[in-house]
Amino acid sequence: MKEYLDMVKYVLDNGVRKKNRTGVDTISTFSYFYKVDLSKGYPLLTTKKVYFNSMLKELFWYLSGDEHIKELRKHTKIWDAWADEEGRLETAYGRFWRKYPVPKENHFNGEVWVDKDNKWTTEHQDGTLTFDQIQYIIDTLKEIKINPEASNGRRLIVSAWHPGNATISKLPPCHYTFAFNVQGDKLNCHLTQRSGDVALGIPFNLACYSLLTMMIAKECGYKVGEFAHTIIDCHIYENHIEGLKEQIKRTPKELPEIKIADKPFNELTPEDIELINYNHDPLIKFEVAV
Ligand SMILES: Nc1nc(=O)c2c([nH]1)NC[C@@H]1CN(c3ccc(C(=O)N[C@@H](CCC(=O)O)C(=O)O)cc3)CN21
Ligand SMILES: O=c1ccn([C@H]2C[C@H](O)[C@@H](COP(=O)(O)O)O2)c(=O)[nH]1
Repeated sequence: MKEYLDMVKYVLDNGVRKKNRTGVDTISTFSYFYKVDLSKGYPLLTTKKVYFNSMLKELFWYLSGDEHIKELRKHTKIWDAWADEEGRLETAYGRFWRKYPVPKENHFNGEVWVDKDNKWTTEHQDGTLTFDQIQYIIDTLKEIKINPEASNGRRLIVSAWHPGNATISKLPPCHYTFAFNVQGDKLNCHLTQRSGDVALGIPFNLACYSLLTMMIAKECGYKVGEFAHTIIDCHIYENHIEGLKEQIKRTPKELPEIKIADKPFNELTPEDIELINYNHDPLIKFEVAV
């Protein structure tokens, strides 16, 4: 994928050395943007082997809404370093995608808030009220297909950021908000990421949200459009520089395809997603900075 290799080259050429909490310095740039046309194939990098299956299980973990990795860690170790022995971790992507906390009382005068009777809220046994942002996106995309004047047509936002959680979490969400956008019969998605590890995180994030866009497009009756990605602190860890210099010498191969089983979105499982014709160069090993 040329767009990824261009990003690697840009950060290698322009990155400025910076310290961070991990103890492994990065070369870092501010606000990198690229987009890819999903109708040209599934953007899984071909210039190294990407563990599609780990990424797939990660996406279904997000969609499950689980705040722990008890199921995910049976399939991949990629999140183990941030969880305790019981599989609990403070990073709350899926938890907020599917169960964003809604205050039930003590609203300021004149504010509007959803209540337990709203279509996308759930009142849990302990009385907690939460909002399902993914179902909101799906239902709204279906609605604007029938009625393009529906009021939420340009309000298709999912947020994984809650300051009351993120500012004290051990690892607050990196990809913290995404937006869908319809142009004609095509569905586009824009992801904003506050911090992006070019060698390890970004290939997964790109593959994950591209697949999610394809799944939602199919569910809601759209063609796939573009995936766009803004990375605010876009960085390369110093121990990844050599591997990435090797990777940019490689020539991208034709992109693979994705086949999604004919099932309702909420019934899909990882087994319903098929990766076809994935031809790739050999794995490049990168160590993750914890
Ligand atoms: N420094 C850092 N970079 C990240 O990308 C990252 C974090 N921390 N912390 C939280 C999550 C965890 N993510 C990770 C963690 C590890 C791999 C990784 O080791 N990937 C290898 C092997 C994948 C596998 O074994 O399935 C790779 O080659 O992609 C990828 C993403 C993305 N995130
Ligand atoms: O999905 C992800 C999750 C994490 N990352 C990277 C970005 C950073 O290198 C680290 C997080 O460290 P912070 O100090 O919290 O920024 O993980 C990613 O690229 N993609």
